[in-house]
Amino acid sequence: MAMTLRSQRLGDLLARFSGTYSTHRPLIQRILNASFALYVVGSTYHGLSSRPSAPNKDKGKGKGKKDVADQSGKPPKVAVDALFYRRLSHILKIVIPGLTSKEALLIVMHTCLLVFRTALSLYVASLDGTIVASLVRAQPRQFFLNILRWMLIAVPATWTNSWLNFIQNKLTIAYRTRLTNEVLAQYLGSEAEGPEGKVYYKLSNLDDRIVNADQMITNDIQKFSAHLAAIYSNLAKPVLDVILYNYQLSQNVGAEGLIGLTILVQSTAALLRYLTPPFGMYTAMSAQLSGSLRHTHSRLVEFAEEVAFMRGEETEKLLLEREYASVVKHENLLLNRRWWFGCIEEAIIKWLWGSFGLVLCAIPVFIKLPGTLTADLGGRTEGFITNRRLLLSSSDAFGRIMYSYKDLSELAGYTARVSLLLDTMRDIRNGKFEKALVNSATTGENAEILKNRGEVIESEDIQFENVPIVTPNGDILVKSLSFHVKPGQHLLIVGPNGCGKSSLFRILGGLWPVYGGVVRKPAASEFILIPQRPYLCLGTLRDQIIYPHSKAEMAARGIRDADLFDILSVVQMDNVVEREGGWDAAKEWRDALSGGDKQKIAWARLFYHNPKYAILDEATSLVPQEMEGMMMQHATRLGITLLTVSHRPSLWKWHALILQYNGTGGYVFTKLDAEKRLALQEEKQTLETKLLEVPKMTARLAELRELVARSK
Ligand SMILES: Nc1ncnc2c1ncn2[C@@H]1O[C@H](COP(=O)(O)OP(=O)(O)OP(=O)(O)O)[C@@H](O)[C@H]1O
Repeated sequence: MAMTLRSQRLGDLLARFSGTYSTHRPLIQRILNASFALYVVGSTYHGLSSRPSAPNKDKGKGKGKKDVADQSGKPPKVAVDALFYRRLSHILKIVIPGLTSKEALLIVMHTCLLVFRTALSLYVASLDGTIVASLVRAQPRQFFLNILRWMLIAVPATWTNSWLNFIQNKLTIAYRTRLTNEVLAQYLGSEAEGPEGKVYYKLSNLDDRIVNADQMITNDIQKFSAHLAAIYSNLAKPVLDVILYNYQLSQNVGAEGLIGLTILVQSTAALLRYLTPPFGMYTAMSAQLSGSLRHTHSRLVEFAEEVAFMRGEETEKLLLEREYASVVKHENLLLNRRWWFGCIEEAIIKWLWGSFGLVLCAIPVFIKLPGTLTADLGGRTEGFITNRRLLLSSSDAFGRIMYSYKDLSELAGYTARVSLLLDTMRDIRNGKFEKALVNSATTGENAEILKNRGEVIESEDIQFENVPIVTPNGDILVKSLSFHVKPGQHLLIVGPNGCGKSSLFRILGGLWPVYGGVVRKPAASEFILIPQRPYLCLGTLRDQIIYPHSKAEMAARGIRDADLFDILSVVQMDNVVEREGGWDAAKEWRDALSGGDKQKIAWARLFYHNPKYAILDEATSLVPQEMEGMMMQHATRLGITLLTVSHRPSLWKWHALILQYNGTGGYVFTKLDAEKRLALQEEKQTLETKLLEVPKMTARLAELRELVARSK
């Protein structure tokens, strides 16, 4: 009796609840829909928002680091974390400089088109349902009318898709151009910036963080731009789609079912996210390894002749094979991870979620939803087809949000590479270098020297006052160097190999930092360097002589081709104009000219620019002595002061001063009396030759003594 009473009361309660629920269902539906929209936006934001970085994540700047690898050789973790968002927002300011920029405009156009496409898809879903319903109801007029609508909708649909593609690619190019311009401006700097620039030199010589800047500037920036342009449509569009499709779906099947489906989908999505391999780190690693392989190949191309003469093919092949093996090993690992992840991804997204969806579509067929009318067969079919299409589109959009996590981690990989390049260049411009130092540089007096910075003052003369000469890895070649050269006083610099002769020029040219003392020198534009292997640029024969001037700059200086011809006659190279096909002949001059010819062209360049000072680093080693004399004489006549490193005694007579290193950190700076020095050198050589005879003479003397003793 009591039992029946209780079950009756329960029944009443349920009936009252269902009544209240039916009355308030429209409001409940609205609340559920709004919560759903908030949930999609919130969960996407949460998924993409920062997770704390691992403790050592930002230490991609440690000593001796190569690109993004850390000291243990392992790549640092690249994740979609706070560090990634910091880096990305910094780069975004470069690629989208303002709300009125071209890029911002493209994004607005892209957004409008994305919304338009979603609206079209919603219309197509309901049209699909109506077409099938008219088939089931056997209404031919209705059917053909709907087919006509279907064909008409194809026009804006295809137009929108092409435009979306077009604008996304335009955005890629625009981002790439902005980033490339920014990087090149910092990498090559403008001439006005003087020695603070020259980042391209310092990046490879004074810093260890980046080994292949070329790969980063060309490949990584391009990949970053493409990923950034794609991520917007891969993320914004699906989020919008999921909300709109699901709203529409909830109108048809009820928000309750949709919420149930979402709970199921989200729990499996969490599992999928948990299983996602660290694709961002793999991307950064791939870029680094392929950069390394390309670098090894380009070294072989650059030093092909040297390798050929040394018969170094086997060693080079081993090096290339080693680099290639690392690339392949990594690509295989990536392929394996992608394979099994692809299986899990498809099983969950396509099949599991697909079956959840079919169940959802069946709700209005099997369950009569409060507030809806009972439909006939055609109506049920129409509802099913429309819902199925909406659901497919919605699950496709949701899948794309899921995929976008993968895209986002790949973007994180490229962001890490691009921001490493930008950060390193910024540090270099601020005089901050990171390089593996020699042991002595980290302790005691040497460490003290490295902490200081010297003063550079512009002046007519060249004067060093207590300036230490320090290599980029902290090796101190000379503790304190002082000398003074006035215009017109040619200086000869001599000393054993590796003692720091060329390093002095690097300080003069502003390539190496001044760690102490005072350097007085004219502006860098007053110097020209002629190294032993002069640089020949891409371009015409004329460009080789006037480099780095352009033809217009040459004309502005009032110099004509005939003047260049006269300059070439000084170095006896005038025949090259006809031989190589005229001033406008363009070729790889590095291969077209011999070593001596290259040195002569560099001398012609010196005469064309006619600077105050010329730095000659073994610049006449490949030309005959009489030619060398003529070139020195002509430079002196033009008023160029020469700073010469050479082992040739024939050059002594041209110089007034000598800076002689002893190779153990000491040096002598004095006037050079070439005649006296030559006489001393001659006497020294005669004595050395005589001394070489001594052991022979001693042996012969011993022999003679024995013979004499025996004959007694
Ligand atoms: N970019 C660099 N990074 C680290 N060390 C360097 C760098 N460039 C040169 N050095 C080191 O600086 C030292 C001096 O080099 P430098 O070129 O001044 O010698 P040099 O006296 O001109 O010798 P040589 O007569 O053989 O040309 C060498 O030990 C060299 O290894």
